[in-house]
Amino acid sequence: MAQEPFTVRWGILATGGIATTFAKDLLTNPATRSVNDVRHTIVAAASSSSESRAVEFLKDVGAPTSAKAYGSYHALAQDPNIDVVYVATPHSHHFQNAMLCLTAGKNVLCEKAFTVNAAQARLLVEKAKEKGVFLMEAVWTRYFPLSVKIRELVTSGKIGTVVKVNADLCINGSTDDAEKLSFSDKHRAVNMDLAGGALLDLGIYTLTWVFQILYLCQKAPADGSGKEKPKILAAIDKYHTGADALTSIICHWPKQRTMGIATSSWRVATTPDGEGSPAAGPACRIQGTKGEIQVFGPLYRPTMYRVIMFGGERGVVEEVECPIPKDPKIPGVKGEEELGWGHGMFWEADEVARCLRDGKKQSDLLTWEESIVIMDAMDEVRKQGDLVYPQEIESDVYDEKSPLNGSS
Ligand SMILES: NC(=O)C1=CN([C@@H]2O[C@H](COP(=O)(O)OP(=O)(O)OC[C@H]3O[C@@H](n4cnc5c(N)ncnc54)[C@H](OP(=O)(O)O)[C@@H]3O)[C@@H](O)[C@H]2O)C=CC1
Ligand SMILES: O=C1OC[C@@H](O)[C@H](O)[C@H]1O
Repeated sequence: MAQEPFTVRWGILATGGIATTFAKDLLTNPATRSVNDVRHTIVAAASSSSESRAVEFLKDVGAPTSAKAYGSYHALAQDPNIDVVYVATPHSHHFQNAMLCLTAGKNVLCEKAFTVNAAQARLLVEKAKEKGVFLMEAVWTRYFPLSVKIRELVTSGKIGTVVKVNADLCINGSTDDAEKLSFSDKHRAVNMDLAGGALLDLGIYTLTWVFQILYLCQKAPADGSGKEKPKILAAIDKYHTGADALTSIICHWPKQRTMGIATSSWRVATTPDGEGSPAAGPACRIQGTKGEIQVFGPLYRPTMYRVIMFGGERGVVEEVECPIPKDPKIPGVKGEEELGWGHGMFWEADEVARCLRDGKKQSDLLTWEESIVIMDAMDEVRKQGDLVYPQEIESDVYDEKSPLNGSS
């Protein structure tokens, strides 16, 4: 007899844009993506502004009517029916909010960028270890079947030895006024109080592509000394708010003799003609000694890759479309309701479910160690670019009563 799928009961902390998208993905039928070993339900949501906002959120995403609405993050963290909390606040809040939940003994999936700095990330990991709970940074792209396939191609040696990865993620917020972006200065993209800027918001994805190829796929030495970590060379150009609007990073692994170049900006576009079109060329090039893999679409949600070989097999040998499956029973985005819903965040949720089912405290595809190495790299980029956030959000002192945790 077929086994019942393992069901995860989610609590959603915050009710903004990505919380809505993620929650709707949780409620899609896993069979629409050919998954039948795990499934998800939402048992609670919390808003720092009011209980009524949480009620409205639960209704909007189509959560079961039994789901509880809380007007405080503290109350959510204490709910005994929640298996895992999804933290969906701005970067500035991740450390305090995730710590609130871990301290209460909750498993946590925390949005990217994991924290403001590496010291905060290390403390979250220590707390997860102390409490014996699961913790993962929500870099959804790593769990796309497209990413899994590309990592397989790289480790199989298909394109020879990978020497260089170029990854670009730019979203055009420019206006006719060269000094002004289209966002308000208060928007989390550029607001220093919310740890805004291209690096923490977009650069985390370009670094994800560099790291999932040149670090995750790196063979660890037999002497147990661990994988080589990169040296960082970076340049930052700031917006008038103080946040970075244009950031370039070179990650150099001298012993591997590899480099990753990661660029991100709010002032130009990687895909100027729209998300789905390949006309602008690849957003990521993974260059090996025998060929290369090109990734198309915005690097947080790529939907196509191409394998191009040199020598005997010369030319494009594979072009693979990887559409995001949709659940026809859940209305799609406004104006395209009939197309159904599916954004691609369900794959990371499935990974969380499998880790919880199997008693794992971290994901093999984004370990605590790798999240910290990436945060260390981002600290170094900010150091070289002289980008420091306000003390309240750079602080690594956990305070349950911090304003960042809202009122209790
Ligand atoms: N994986 C992905 O594709 C994406 C990830 N993200 C990440 O998700 C996180 C949230 O982004 P997004 O949903 O776009 O942001 P929003 O501004 O849409 O939502 C953030 C939510 O956080 C809560 N919040 C608490 N305090 C504050 C505050 N001082 N200012 C603003 N919001 C506050 C609010 O919910 P409430 O009042 O109900 O508590 C708010 O709705 C970020 O870390 C971002 O990097 C964002 C977009 C895409
Ligand atoms: O994670 C993200 O991906 C998409 C972007 O639009 C957004 O700013 C960012 O937070």
